[in-house]
Amino acid sequence: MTKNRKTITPKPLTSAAFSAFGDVIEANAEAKIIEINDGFTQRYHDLAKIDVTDKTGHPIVNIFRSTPLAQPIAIKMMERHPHGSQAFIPMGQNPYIVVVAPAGEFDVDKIEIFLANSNQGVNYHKGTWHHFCLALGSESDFLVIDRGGNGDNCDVLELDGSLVIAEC
Ligand SMILES: NC(=O)N[C@@H](O)C(=O)O
Ligand code: NI
Repeated sequence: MTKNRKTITPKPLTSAAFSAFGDVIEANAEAKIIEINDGFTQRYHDLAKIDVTDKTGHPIVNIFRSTPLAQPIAIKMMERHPHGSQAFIPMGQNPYIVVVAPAGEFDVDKIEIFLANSNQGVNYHKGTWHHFCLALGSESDFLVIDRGGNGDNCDVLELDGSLVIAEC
């Protein structure tokens, strides 16, 4: 039986639109800017809630080297980290796609899809449902800050792939 395929066009990533899911990490006017280093540096201060100490967890810093999936991308999984936040900060110049749904009971109808530019990082708040990292263009490195420690910190859901991301 053919699935009733639904295509969603990613929308631009903004702090306001993403606020239900986490933080957008970017140097913009909304951030608190502190002049430091004799005025030679602008500090965009305290941009994301790194929340990784549940169950004696600790922060870890990683690099994820992601290979783009063939487009159009069908959403076949979502995952969440019940004990910690997870931040992705692009290290290159490629855009990428962010697929999220609110924490709590998963609802496929509440999936939202964003197109992020290379100047924007995202920090998924604890429990936010998300797809794994979706690079665009070419192999892309992301600096990832998330939780190290005991306990199972990754719940994974399989989806039927009927939700498809419009090519971008
Ligand atoms: N599993 C893992 O380390 N990464 C995922 O959590 C992800 O969001 O990419
Ligand atoms: Ni994750």
